Amino acid sequence: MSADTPRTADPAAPAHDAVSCTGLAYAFGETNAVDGLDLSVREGEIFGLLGPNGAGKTTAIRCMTTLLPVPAGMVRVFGLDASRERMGVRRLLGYVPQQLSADSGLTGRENVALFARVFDVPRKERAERVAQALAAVDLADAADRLAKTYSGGMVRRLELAQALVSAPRLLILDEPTIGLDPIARTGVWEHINAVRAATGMTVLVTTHYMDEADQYCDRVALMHRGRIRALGTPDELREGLGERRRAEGAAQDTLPTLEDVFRDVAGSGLDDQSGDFRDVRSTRRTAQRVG
Ligand SMILES: Nc1ncnc2c1ncn2[C@@H]1O[C@H](COP(=O)(O)OP(=O)(O)OP(=O)(O)O)[C@@H](O)[C@H]1O
Repeated sequence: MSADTPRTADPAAPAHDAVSCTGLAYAFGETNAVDGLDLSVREGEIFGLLGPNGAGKTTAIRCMTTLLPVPAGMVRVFGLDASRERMGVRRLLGYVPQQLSADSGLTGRENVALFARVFDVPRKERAERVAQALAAVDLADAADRLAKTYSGGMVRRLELAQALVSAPRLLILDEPTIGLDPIARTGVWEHINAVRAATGMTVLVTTHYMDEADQYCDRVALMHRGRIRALGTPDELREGLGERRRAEGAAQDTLPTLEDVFRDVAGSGLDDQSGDFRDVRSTRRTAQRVG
């Protein structure tokens, strides 16, 4: 197509990306936590934002959720400007932060009901929507137990139910499986997947776990020192590195992993102040019971 050929809009294409960041920058004093981030999350996909400690993932997400201002660049959520239309953006999304957000002294049902009230779920629909959200994460049988009796995996699923009760178009999860054992991690992902399949909701998730991203995300972005260093489907990224290595004549018995891809794009910088993928210094301890 020549530069002059008029483009016809694809009627099947969504009008807006779920999230679009252009030149997003955010600094804490001298620290450029996010440093010119360009990123688009397409409607309906599970998108993984990966990176080591301190890469800037949480800061970027907090700008997208309007919890932090957007001092430089632009953030749009389904076309709404996160700086100017904060309430509109908030209504479109469910957010599960890294920090525990469930109240240990309330039952699972009461915790979800609280979110239903805060997010203005109509009073008449509330009981049913709360029950649906709990059932979607397999907590119907435990709904009337205090959250402090839940295991770490159950707490994480409860937080997922809290975020789902308002039927968000975009679900943002900040390290949803950190601190969980492998079985609980799989459980959280299976519930995310099932809800996405049932609702078509877009999911943006941050994680240190490259294996999870490889298995569950449609596309991933590798973030390092405030910027995106690589972007694509997990297969594209792994095959791209494999091809490059073959072209360079490097011997390889197996296809590179996503971790190999990240080491390749971020280089030795990964091993200094940024920490390693699994160097989880986060104070959050989901594996422990709340309370
Ligand atoms: N409230 C704050 N005050 C000062 N510096 C901060 C603050 N929050 C984050 N930073 C710094 O900003 C940079 C990016 O941090 P951020 O938490 O966004 O990274 P991250 O990729 O989410 O890391 P993690 O995986 O450990 O959660 C880091 O250098 C961090 O030390």
